[in-house]
Amino acid sequence: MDLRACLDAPLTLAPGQTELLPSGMAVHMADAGMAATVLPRSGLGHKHGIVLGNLVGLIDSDYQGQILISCWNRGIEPFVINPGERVAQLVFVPVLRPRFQVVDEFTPSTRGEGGFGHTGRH
Ligand SMILES: O=c1ccn([C@H]2C[C@H](O)[C@@H](COP(=O)(O)OP(=O)(O)OP(=O)(O)O)O2)c(=O)[nH]1
Repeated sequence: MDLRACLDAPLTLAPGQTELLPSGMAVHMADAGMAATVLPRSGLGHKHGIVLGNLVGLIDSDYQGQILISCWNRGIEPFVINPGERVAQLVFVPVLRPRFQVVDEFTPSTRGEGGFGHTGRH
């Protein structure tokens, strides 16, 4: 779902500037097994350097306020955001709530503790 900049007038983001933009939208999921993520738009990020100041936003299921979009101009040119412009996207995701158990050791797996390139190029 698109998130649009709910602005009265165009807003210029200088290089390096971050602004919290109103989306004009609120949702109440009322389901603890769900959340939403605010993600950047690929074109804005790749071509114009407009990404999210928090990289990814998490909208909690019990949040009832307006969804805000942290817009960061990481580029080298000023960028004008127009009222109603699509600046980010909202994606709903399931949330798993595992129950944890403290153990002395894990059941061995093939990978074990190997990570960070353990199975790839050396
Ligand atoms: O891009 C975002 C990220 C968060 N929020 C809202 C919804 C979310 O449920 C709330 C809190 O977000 P988060 O838990 O990530 O923030 P925090 O910095 O940990 O603050 P808090 O103490 O309010 O949880 O802020 C937004 O509107 N946009």
